[in-house]
This record gives sequence, C-alpha cells and structure tokens, in this order.
Amino acid sequence: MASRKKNLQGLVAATITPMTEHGEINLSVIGQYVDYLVDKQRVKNIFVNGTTGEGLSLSISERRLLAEEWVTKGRNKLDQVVIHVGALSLKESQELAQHAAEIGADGIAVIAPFFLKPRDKGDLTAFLREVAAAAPALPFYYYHIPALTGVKIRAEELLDGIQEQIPTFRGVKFSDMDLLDFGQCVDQYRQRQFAFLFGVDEQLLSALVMGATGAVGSTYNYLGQKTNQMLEAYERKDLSSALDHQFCIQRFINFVVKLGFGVSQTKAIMTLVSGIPMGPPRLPLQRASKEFIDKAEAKLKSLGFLSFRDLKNGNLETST
Ligand SMILES: CC(=O)N[C@@H]([C@@H](O)[C@H](O)[C@H](O)CO)[C@@H](O)CC(=O)C(=O)O
Repeated sequence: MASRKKNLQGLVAATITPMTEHGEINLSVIGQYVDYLVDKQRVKNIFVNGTTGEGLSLSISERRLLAEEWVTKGRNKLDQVVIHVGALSLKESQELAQHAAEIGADGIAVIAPFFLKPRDKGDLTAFLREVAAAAPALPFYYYHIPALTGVKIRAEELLDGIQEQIPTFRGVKFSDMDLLDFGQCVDQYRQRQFAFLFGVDEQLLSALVMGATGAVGSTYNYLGQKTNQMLEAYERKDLSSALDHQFCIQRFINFVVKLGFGVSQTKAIMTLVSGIPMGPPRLPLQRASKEFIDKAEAKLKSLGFLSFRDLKNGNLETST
C-alpha cells in the first residue's frame, strides 16, 4: 500500500534542470536552489524531471542522479519531492519508479507514452498500472498534458475506476486548459480524497474555484511568493485581492508568451530572478535570446518581481 502521507497540496515547483555551459547537468547548485524555493518563494514541494526539467531529454542515468540530488538536498527542508518517471519505454519507467522508491521520494508521476500511443483508456491504464506496480509503496499521480503528449484521453474518463486498477493512485496533475474536464474530475472523484493539481499557472484562480487542491507549475520557481499571496487571499475569501494577484501574474505570463515562451525562457527568467545559473537548455531547445532576456527583465522589474537584494552573483546590472 502507498504510504498515507499527507496529500500533496499547495504550490509545487516544476523544477528546472540546471546545466553547465557545456550542457551537462549541474548538480552543484541544487542545494542552493532548494533553499531559494523555501526561503524566497515559500514553495516546499517540487516536481522533478517533468516538462520544465527537460525530463524526456535526459538520459536515464541523469534522471537518477537528479532525483537523488533533489531528494538528498530537500531532506528536512521540503515537504514533498515527486519524481516524474514517465518514459516511452515501460522498462525505463519502471526502473525510474523503483529508483524513486529506493531513494525515498514522496511520490511518482507518469505521462502517457507519446510515440507509440495508447489507443484508449484501457491501454493507458495498463501502462500506468505496470509502472505504479514497480513502486508499490509510493503515491502515484497521472500527469495529464495532452497538448504535449498528443494523448487526448480525457482525465475524467481515465479516473473512472482507476483506484481499482492502481491502488496507489493519489491524483492527477492536470496541465490542460479544459476546465470542464478538470471540474468533472473534482466533481466526480473528490470523495476519494484525490489530489487535483492544476498545471496552467495563468489560470490557477479559476481552477481553485473548480476545486483544485494544489498546483504544479514552472512559474512557481520565481513567482511562488506572489502565487502564495493569491492562494492566501483566496483562502480568506478575499476574491478581489486574489484576482488582483492573478491578473498581475497573467500580465507577466501574457507578456512572455507573446515573445515566445517555453522551457528555455523559463531557465533564463529563473537565472535572472534567483541569481542561480540555470544554464542553457538541451537540444533541440535553443537558448533564450538576449532580446527576450532584456524584455523579460524590464517586465519583471516593472511588476516588482525582481528584488536586487536577493541577487547572489551579480547577473544583473544595478538598477537605477
Ligand atoms: C506546458 C508547460 O510547460 N506547462 C507548465 C506550466 O507551468 C506553464 O509553464 C505555465 O502555465 C505558463 O504557461 C507546467 O504545467 C509543466 C509542468 O508542470 C512540468 O514542468 O512538468
């Protein structure tokens, strides 16, 4: 049986994988990264080797090393470390799941295999069940991200009967804009105490209204503090303040989306805001352009998201 640890809730940062200028994973900054999330962003849960972490662009041994480092450095500091173990190969996914259990991770998540795809719910459930079985003591989350996997099976459909197939099933990480599907997951399965983790940061307030119990996302690396303020306002039923916070977050995301936003740009923004070097992305992704970085920096400053006191290695010029 999966441990009855407290449900994964609140903000979960989808961690970036720091890399050296030569494109190797850079484990040396992970301790600093954990402290930054906890102390500066008030984010105490992480989701490792997912989309933002370029998990599918890493080798299995790199994924193992990263998982180990995050678990080790997060010990006694973070609440939960969830490792994404999805892969195209069932064997690799099972190996990573087993490894996550061995190193003491708090949970695993899996995306749908996206090259030879499951045709229907039955195929997908069968794959997920085999991965979950490799780590029978770990809470299991389905990572629903149809725009990237191309697997369009609705989450609501998948959740029907899933615990009978996967006893360790604990929730869904829902990275899609279909609030009808999300709302119906909550409506039909909340009595099961599942975690409903929303993954579209710019729409989180709407998902909270629908019953989201937490959120996993890339922007919580550097807008965690701001998003926590929104969660607190929502919690005390101050919808007007919650909306102000959401709109402010949207102003930034809308701005960068128009410039072209993805994992490379997330790495550049996190480097700017935290002062911790995230390095370049791995091919086929290309570095964010200087033009993007300059514009993002100006926007961050204008929205008050850059605090110069926090900069550790002088990545930025001094403000005027
Ligand atoms: C497609 C994508 O990368 N979505 C992000 C969001 O956090 C996204 O960056 C944010 O909502 C801005 O659009 C997350 O859902 C991804 C995520 O949680 C992960 O890295 O595994």
